[in-house]
Amino acid sequence: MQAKQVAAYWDESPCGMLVTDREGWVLAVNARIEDWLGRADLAGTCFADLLTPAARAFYHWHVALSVERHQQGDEIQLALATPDEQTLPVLGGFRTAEYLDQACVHWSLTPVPRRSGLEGELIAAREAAEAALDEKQLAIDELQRLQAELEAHHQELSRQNRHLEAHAYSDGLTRLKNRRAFSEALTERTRAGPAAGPFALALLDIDLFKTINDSLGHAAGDQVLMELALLMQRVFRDQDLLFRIGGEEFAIFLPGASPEQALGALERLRRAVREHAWSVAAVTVSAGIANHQPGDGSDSLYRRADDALYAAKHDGRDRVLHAALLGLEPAPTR
Ligand SMILES: Nc1nc2c(ncn2[C@@H]2O[C@H](COP(=O)(O)OP(=O)(O)OP(=O)(O)O)[C@@H](O)[C@H]2O)c(=O)[nH]1
Repeated sequence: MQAKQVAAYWDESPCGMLVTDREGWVLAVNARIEDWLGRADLAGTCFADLLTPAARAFYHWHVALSVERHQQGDEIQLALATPDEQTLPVLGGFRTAEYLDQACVHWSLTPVPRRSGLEGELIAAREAAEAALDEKQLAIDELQRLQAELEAHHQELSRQNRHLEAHAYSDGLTRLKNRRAFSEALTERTRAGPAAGPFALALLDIDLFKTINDSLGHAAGDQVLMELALLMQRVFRDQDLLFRIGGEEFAIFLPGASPEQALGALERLRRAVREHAWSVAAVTVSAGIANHQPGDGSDSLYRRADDALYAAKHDGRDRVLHAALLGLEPAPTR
């Protein structure tokens, strides 16, 4: 190989090559190292001065000793300090040799950017994965918050619906069920037919209520209505359903009640009304009762109860009459 070819090989080598004396003073470097370090005046400098501070300490404490004791060394991890204050990690190897009668050390330095690059990529990938996890967790938290909000809205809506529904079926003055609730319950109950068991319908009306209104005023009349509702709630059983179906008109469903039992219950109320210590004026009530018959629709059942009420009024008020006693339905068998 010609000297020129050797020189070309020396400069074009992908490795950084340099020659130092035994003390570490640089005798020659190839173009690769000049490129990395951005300077061409390296001959005469100390090899250790080309390294990063950490690599320099490692060189002094370990590598220089190894050079002193051994003829060769490999896989030495060093790092060159490049002019842009970056670090160029290299893997170094050395051979000691004679050069122009001088003991020299031949160094080859191979950059290991791929490794640090890979580490960087791994770190970046890990950070990206962690960020994605954080984002996912945030999205899950947000989803859970929205779900809780939706659930709260749903519950509030259900509460408002229940309230509205209760309102739609309730009489504002007495808090009894209203006429709408009565119509629906009557239709439903008569549709169920005799299979649902016996039941009685009573219609109740305050006697001469107009005179209370006229003489004591509408507020006094309202007071009577409220007191009567409370009295009804005390007298009837829990399973009996109480409705205010008009101004001073009430209806009572008595499930499971025979004509005698229904009559007995309404008589108890009539007496309670007479005996009650009314806050505004003494009051009496009249009532008509009908018991559900096979084939009864809501109209026919209502009509018989209403006829019985009319008869009770006509009979002098403050009384309870059953449709059976008027011959409007079969007399109960004992
Ligand atoms: N205070 C009050 N009065 C009402 C209400 N609704 C209806 N009324 C009154 O109830 C009275 C009903 O009178 P009438 O239908 O003549 O019946 P009555 O005076 O009870 O006579 P009889 O039923 O025949 O015993 C009227 O004066 C209505 O104005 C209400 O919500 N409050």
